[in-house]
Amino acid sequence: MTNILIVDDDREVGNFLNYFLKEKGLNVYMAYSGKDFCELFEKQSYQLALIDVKLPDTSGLDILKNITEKMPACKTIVMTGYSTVKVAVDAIKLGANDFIEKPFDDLDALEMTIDQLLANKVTTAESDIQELARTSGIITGKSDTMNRLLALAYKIAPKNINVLIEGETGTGKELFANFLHYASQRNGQPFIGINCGALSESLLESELFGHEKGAFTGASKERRGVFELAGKGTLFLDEVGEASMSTQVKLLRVLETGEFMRVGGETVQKTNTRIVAATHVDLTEAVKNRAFREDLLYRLDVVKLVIPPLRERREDIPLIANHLLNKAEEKIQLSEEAAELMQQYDWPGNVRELSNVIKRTLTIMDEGSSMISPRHLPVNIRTGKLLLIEKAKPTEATFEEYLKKWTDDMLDVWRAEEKVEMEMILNKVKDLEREIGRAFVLKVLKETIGDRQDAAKRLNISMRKLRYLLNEKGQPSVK
Ligand SMILES: Nc1ncnc2c1ncn2[C@@H]1O[C@H](COP(=O)(O)OP(=O)(O)OP(=O)(O)O)[C@@H](O)[C@H]1O
Repeated sequence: MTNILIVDDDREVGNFLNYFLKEKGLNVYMAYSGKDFCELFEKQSYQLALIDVKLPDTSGLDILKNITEKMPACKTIVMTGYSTVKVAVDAIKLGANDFIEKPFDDLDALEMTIDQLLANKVTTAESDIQELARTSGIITGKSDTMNRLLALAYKIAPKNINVLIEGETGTGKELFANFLHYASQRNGQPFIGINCGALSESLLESELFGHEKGAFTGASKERRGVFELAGKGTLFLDEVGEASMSTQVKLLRVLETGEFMRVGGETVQKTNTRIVAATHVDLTEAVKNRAFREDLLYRLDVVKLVIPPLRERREDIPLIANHLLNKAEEKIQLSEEAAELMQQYDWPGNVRELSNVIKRTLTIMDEGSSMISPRHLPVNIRTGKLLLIEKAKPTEATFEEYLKKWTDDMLDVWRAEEKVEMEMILNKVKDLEREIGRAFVLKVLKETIGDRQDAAKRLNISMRKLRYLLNEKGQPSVK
């Protein structure tokens, strides 16, 4: 028998869920407070818990933590009102499987969520997320932060809430907005993006809300704005922090009432467009500096997705670079050394910069060459690595010091009167061999600006031997 636990102090909601779930043949248990929950939780195991975030004697999030820690197989759904949607996002981060908004206006969706969780369809969701990410153009591999972010975006996408995407320039904010659109029920409707920083105030307002004929000089015909064009789809407001104060007031009105008027118009129009806004600046700071309206930020930032810069997910760099390369020129590959240099670099312009570097590199490749090697990369990327080699490379003074210390130690052993351990002496000789090998490789790598193939050629050794001499496992700094 499937046991369901409902934790909600609102008896009407409780009764409704009780009836709804019993009709489905499920065993339902009701807790109206934290105290009730503790008693019921001790008694038996549950397959699903529906938890209200606001309870009279405890917080729904504490109950959630309790369940995820002590009964990890129990699926969890958090229930929120509009004012507590932000808490729901925290709940997802804490491990809740989903959240639903009260009042429940879409019972089919609620039933589907419950059925899927009870059928353990989590793996379907994972492959769905990967598929949607690919459709939206987002390439990601092992980066935990990105995968968690995609999972969170996937869960909030079908909900009727606005999302704010924060991230440095070129991190893929627009791709995430696309992902949210594709993952929502709005995916059959238009997705329209508009950059609030690229247009003058009057042009932006006319683009957003449309205008009537004769509204301003040059308005020879009436024109629909993106709110009308997007309809029930998604509107992506890029660089929303750049909108003027007057435009911010108009945006706030749409968000509060769902109403707007065309420029020069007198008829109020209704909209049901979902807003996904993006910014590369910290809007909380902008509010402090009075450059952005606090009430508008509150409306836009119901859920915030913060996309990490590329340097905080270096494991994704070769993957994205190879993807961009395949798209542009199928036959050319990235050498291991070039990929390593790219991973060391900080990419202030993020994926957009990476994409530009790939494009530029392809234009300077010699005809017939099929491999991007370090010498093809821009000097700033090569020198990023150089700094690391510089740090790892022993100077002549430290090398000399090492040799002297080694000789002194060996002479001490030679002169000592106690019995000699041959094993210890041979280990010291191995140490010397390793240090000398590594020092010479690093010296030559500096001359070849990090090009390992060239360094191996100059030293007349194989690449395998070069890696062995660098003792890479023990020397992460020169990887
Ligand atoms: N994870 C990714 N995988 C593949 N391509 C990506 C990824 N992230 C970003 N890109 C590419 O990088 C470029 C910049 O992405 P996008 O325009 O979405 O960034 P943005 O954060 O919106 O930039 P801006 O703040 O400058 O508007 C695009 O060409 C996009 O296709």
